[in-house]
Amino acid sequence: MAAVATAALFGLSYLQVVLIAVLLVLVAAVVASSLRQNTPSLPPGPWGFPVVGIFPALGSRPHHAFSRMAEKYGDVFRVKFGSRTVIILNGIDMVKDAFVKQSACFAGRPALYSFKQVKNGITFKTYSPSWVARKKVTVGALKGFVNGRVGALTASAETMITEEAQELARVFLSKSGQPSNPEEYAHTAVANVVCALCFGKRYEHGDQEFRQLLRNTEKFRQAIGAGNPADFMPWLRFFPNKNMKLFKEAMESSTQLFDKHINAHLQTYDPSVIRDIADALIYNMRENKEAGLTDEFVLECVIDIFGAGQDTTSQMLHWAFLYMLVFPDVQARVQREIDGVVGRERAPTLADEASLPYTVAVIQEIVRHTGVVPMSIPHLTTKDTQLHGYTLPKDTIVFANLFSVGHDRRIWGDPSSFRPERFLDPSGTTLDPAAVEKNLPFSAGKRRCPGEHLAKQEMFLFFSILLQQCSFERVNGTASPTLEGTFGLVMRPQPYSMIVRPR
Ligand code: HEM
Repeated sequence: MAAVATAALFGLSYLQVVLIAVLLVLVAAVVASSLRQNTPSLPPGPWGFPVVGIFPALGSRPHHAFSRMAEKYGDVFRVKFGSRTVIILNGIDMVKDAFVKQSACFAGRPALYSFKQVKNGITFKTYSPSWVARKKVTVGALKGFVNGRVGALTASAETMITEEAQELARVFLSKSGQPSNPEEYAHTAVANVVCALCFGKRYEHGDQEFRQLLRNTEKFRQAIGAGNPADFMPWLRFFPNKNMKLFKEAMESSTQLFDKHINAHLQTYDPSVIRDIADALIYNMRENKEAGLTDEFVLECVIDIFGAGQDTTSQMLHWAFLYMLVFPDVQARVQREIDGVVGRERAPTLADEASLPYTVAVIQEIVRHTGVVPMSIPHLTTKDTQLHGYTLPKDTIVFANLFSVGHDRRIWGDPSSFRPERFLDPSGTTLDPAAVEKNLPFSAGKRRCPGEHLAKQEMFLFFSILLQQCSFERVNGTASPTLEGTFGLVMRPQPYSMIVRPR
């Protein structure tokens, strides 16, 4: 009554009073939120819009936007993703100070809405004694299988990758002289390597089950490739979400498919004959009884390895062809090096890697220049944590801008130039390990990618075997394709066509 009386006094209607009251509440909420954002213990950062936070300011290249913000606010700053405060780390020192020097404090994973939909062994699970056991078994199985150090192997990872690289060269050369988009071929070849490595199955290109797997990967990419807004704006979950529907369908379909193969492995497992990564996982899991893992873990872990290991490596290959089209001189120099060291009579092997420093430097430079997994996977602080004088409360989401590590002017001088020589010593004849250490494409600390060793073997064998046999050229009369990728969990080249010719 008092409000109505006051309103009458100022000549306002009842409706106007209500509107003013609502407006005041909104203003108070924004002020309170901005005061919270400026809590002295948190690092500085830009203002976010109410409700949506920083999203509208990020554009189509968030990794570039964050790198620019780092120039203004420093290597650690905070932003709002929807209603959540998120910390962004930039540059190698900041990422290592957090992920390596305080590894356990930054090893959590947020329980994001989309992560909860994924059946997985380690990637989306948060830090806990059970996660530590899972990661130990996974790393042991991957390293053991790739290095031939787990039981008696029936085939080596190197043989499986080499066969697939030879097959890809055959497919490319069968289309010699015709323009083609290499994405699907790279995707098929790498998916086949991962399936062969994980459960010993190689598919023919037209196989129905295999096409289904590839379709599922495409759905995953569409659904969470560039992030799912509903993860940070929970109210969006009440609206129909086509991407989440696709995502769940793909998850169910892949789980069914892998389940069949993993069950067969569990039934026929023999510790004296290790056929593939699934066997290596069973072996390691049973050796590490204290980890307390059940057979279900083998399926969860294979789903993880397939998901994490396929799109990353196949997009790297997809990028590699593109760089060879755009930089024909680099391509010619790689081919000269391979001809001089390996010749044309036999395929390059991992034993040749140390004698092919320029080839390895080119792969390193492609990985650096593309910033292949630009924002890593979100971490979570596991307790209140100090970083460079700031206090990050427990359960704060932290992203590492890995793109900024490979594009830090203070380290690389001219990061935008594509210059493989930066990975060679001054004589230009030996790989410079110190330069390699300055990039972190596989992240760092407890969450570091367990597939790094395998991914490097795949990239070296595919790249060197293909360049030994094929030349990659631009389609006559077309402009040089762009090196500007499409942002996502994994950076992807924009569609392009190339012509392959036999050498
Ligand atoms: C070029 C290839 C690859 C790149 C650039 C890459 C990069 C990464 C990055 C940046 C992360 C996130 C680390 C973090 O959270 O800080 C990651 C995680 C992971 N990667 Fe890779 N990866 C590649 C290939 C592979 C392969 C071949 C496999 C499996 C065989 C694999 C398995 C995994 C798994 C399981 C995780 C989750 C680790 C965890 O949560 O502890 N990756 N990878």
